[in-house]
Amino acid sequence: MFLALDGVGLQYGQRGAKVAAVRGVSLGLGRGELGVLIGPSGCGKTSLLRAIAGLETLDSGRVRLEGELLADAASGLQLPAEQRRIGLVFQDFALFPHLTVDANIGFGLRAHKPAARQARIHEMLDLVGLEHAAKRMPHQLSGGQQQRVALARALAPAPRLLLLDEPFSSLDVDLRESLSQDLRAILKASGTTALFVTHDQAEAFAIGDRVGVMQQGLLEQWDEPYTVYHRPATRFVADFIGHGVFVPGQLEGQQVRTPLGLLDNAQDCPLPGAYPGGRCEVLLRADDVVHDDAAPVKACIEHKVFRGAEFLYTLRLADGTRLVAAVPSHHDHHVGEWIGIKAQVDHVVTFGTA
Ligand SMILES: Nc1ncnc2c1ncn2[C@@H]1O[C@H](COP(=O)(O)OP(=O)(O)OP(=O)(O)O)[C@@H](O)[C@H]1O
Repeated sequence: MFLALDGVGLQYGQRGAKVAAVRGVSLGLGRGELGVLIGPSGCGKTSLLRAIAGLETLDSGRVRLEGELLADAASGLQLPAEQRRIGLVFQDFALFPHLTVDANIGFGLRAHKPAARQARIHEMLDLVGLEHAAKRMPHQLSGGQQQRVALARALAPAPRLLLLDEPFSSLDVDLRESLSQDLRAILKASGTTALFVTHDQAEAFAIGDRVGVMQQGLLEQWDEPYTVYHRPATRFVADFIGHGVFVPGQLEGQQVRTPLGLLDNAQDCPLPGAYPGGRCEVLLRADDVVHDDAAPVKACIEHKVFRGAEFLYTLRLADGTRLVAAVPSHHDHHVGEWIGIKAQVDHVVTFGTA
């Protein structure tokens, strides 16, 4: 693996005690791959990036880049940050306010000869689509343009790895969405290997070749986005990603009995013997529950949220089971109404009862 973390642990000293911020994290990223870490506030995402960058010392484990050992807790090896050739883009991207865009981008290239430096600056301006803004000052740029300059500045010295910590968090939602697609295109075009931290699931799925979900310092899953969504490895990941609920289930061979009837496609679930009496909990995401007037199962709408293309309905079955359903917004039913629903689940996900 191009980037390989093996059992990385990191602790902070707090009032004499040690508090673990990262616990035994192992992950791999291939050359040119984009990894994204997501998880609730305080789960250790930033700490993990800082450990890779060399800004924190490991308490356990090893970090390797291109086979080179950057840090090893056992031997005490800690390559200084400036020798790792790792680029950083942080939330407060802080361009130098008194320097033009091209001077900002060229800042890390002072060791280059002038002609090579100019050529690289132009290459980077072209990459981020800002050739026309080379002589502008940062305050003359929009937030999104400033963030592109920050990206160009970080990429200019050709880092082996780029670490990005919530770079879009100060931008509005529409801009974030278009920038995350641009970011992926720019990083892919330049063949950059990068690890990106975000709170935003849509951003994680739009950018990542691999997505990691962290909780309380642990990496709960590290997989392709499709797998993280459809085959969550733990109950936490299932709960954290997407909108869903757990309903009681009973495994019967390759089927699971649920309050919405028998579900097929349970062949990837643990065998019924994995749960006492086959009793389990089944993840039903909002997109697994489909509105169908002809369906025999009826549910009462308790709450609804308009999301443009769809409504997110919170539903209650006659037996009290609660569900969520994403329903196309031309089906505008009112709260208190009973509607027909059925389950349409491609990948059945079950866990033991909590
Ligand atoms: N310098 C520090 N000293 C002591 N504790 C710290 C320090 N930095 C972070 N922590 C603690 O370590 C844990 C992980 O913090 P970290 O910033 O890595 O989380 P995060 O997932 O990036 O959070 P957020 O999404 O809110 O930025 C938290 O409990 C935090 O309070």
